[in-house]
Amino acid sequence: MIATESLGKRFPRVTALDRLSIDIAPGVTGLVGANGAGKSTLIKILLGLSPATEGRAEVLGLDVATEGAAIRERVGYMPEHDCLPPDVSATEFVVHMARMSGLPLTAARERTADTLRHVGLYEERYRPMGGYSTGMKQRVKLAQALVHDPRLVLLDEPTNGLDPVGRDEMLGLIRRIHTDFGISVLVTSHLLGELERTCDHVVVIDGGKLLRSSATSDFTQATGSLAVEVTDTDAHPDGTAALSAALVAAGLTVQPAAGEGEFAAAGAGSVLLVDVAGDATYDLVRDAVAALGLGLVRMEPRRHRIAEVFRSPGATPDNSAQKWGSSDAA
Ligand SMILES: Nc1ncnc2c1ncn2[C@@H]1O[C@H](COP(=O)(O)OP(=O)(O)OP(=O)(O)O)[C@@H](O)[C@H]1O
Repeated sequence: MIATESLGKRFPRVTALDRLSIDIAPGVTGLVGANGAGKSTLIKILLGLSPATEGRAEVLGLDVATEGAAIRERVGYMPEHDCLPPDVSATEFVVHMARMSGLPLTAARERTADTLRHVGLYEERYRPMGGYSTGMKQRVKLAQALVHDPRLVLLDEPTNGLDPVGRDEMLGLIRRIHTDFGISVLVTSHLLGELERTCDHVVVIDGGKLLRSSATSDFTQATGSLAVEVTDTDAHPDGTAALSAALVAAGLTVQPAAGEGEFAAAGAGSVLLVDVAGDATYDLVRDAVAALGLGLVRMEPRRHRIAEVFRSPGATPDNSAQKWGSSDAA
C-alpha cells in the first residue's frame, strides 16, 4: 500500500523526517509518535502535497513525486486541524467534496447520505457545522475522506479532542472502515495505547526516525504471567489475600497487579499476577480457588501493552512512552 525508501524532509531549522524506510501492507496501520515526530509531514508527502527533500515513496504503486493527483483520486485524507466551513451543513459539504472527487451529482448525494449514516450523523447533517461538537466535526471529516470510496484513507489524529467515549466510538468506526468496506487505513496518534485495539500493525517514529515497525501482536505478546481476579466471600472477606497465600503455599510466584491500565476497573491489589510454570499452573489456580470457595472473575494470560515496550530497559529516555501520553493507554 505504502512504501518509503530513505525518505527525508528538511526544513531550514528542523529535520522533520530522517531517512525513513517503511513498508505498509493492506489493513489498519497505526503511525504513532509524539507531537512533532513527523507524522503530518509524512502524510503530506504521501499525498503528493509536499515534496520530500530526499529519498522516495510510493502509495498504491504510484510515485508521490510525480503522481500526486492520481494518488489523491484513490486515497482519502482526514486532516488533523479544524477545516470545516461553519455556515455549511454536513450534507452540503460532503456532497461538495464528493463532486470535487469526480462523482456525478446523483451519485455524490447518494454516497453522502450513506457515508454520513455510516459515521453516525443523522438529522444533524442538515444543520450548519458551526454548531457541531468536536465529535460531530471529526465524523464529518471522516465522512468526506470516505465519500469517494477510496482504496486507502490517511487519518491524521482522528481522536484528537474527543472524550474517552467519543474516542472509543471513533476507533470502532475506523476498524469498521476496513472490516466492512475493505478500505486500508493509516491512522496517526500520539497515544500508543489506543492503537493496540484498532490496528493490525504499528509504526513508531520519533524525531522523524523509524523506531519500530511491527505487527500489533508482536508488541503485545503474552508475558508469561496469568492475571487472576476472584470475589470475596463471608469466609474470606479478602479473597485475593487468601488466594495469594494458598498459591504461594502451593509453590507459585505471585504478586499483586498495580491497579492501573487494564486492571484499573478492578482496583489496586485485587488482581494477582501468577508466574506461569507450565500447564499445571492453571490447574493449581483453579483448584486453589475452588478449595477456598471463591468466585473466579477472570483467569487470563496477561499480554504486554504497547506502552510497556517503550518503558523497557532498552528504551532510552528520548524514546520512552512517557511523552506519548501513555497514561491514556487504558
Ligand atoms: N512548514 C514547516 N516549516 C518548518 N517546520 C515545519 C513545517 N512543518 C512541520 N515542521 C516541523 O517538522 C517537525 C514535524 O512536524 P509534524 O507536523 O510532521 O509532526 P507531527 O508528528 O504530525 O506532530 P503533531 O501531531 O504535533 O502535528 C516539527 O518539528 C515541526 O515543527
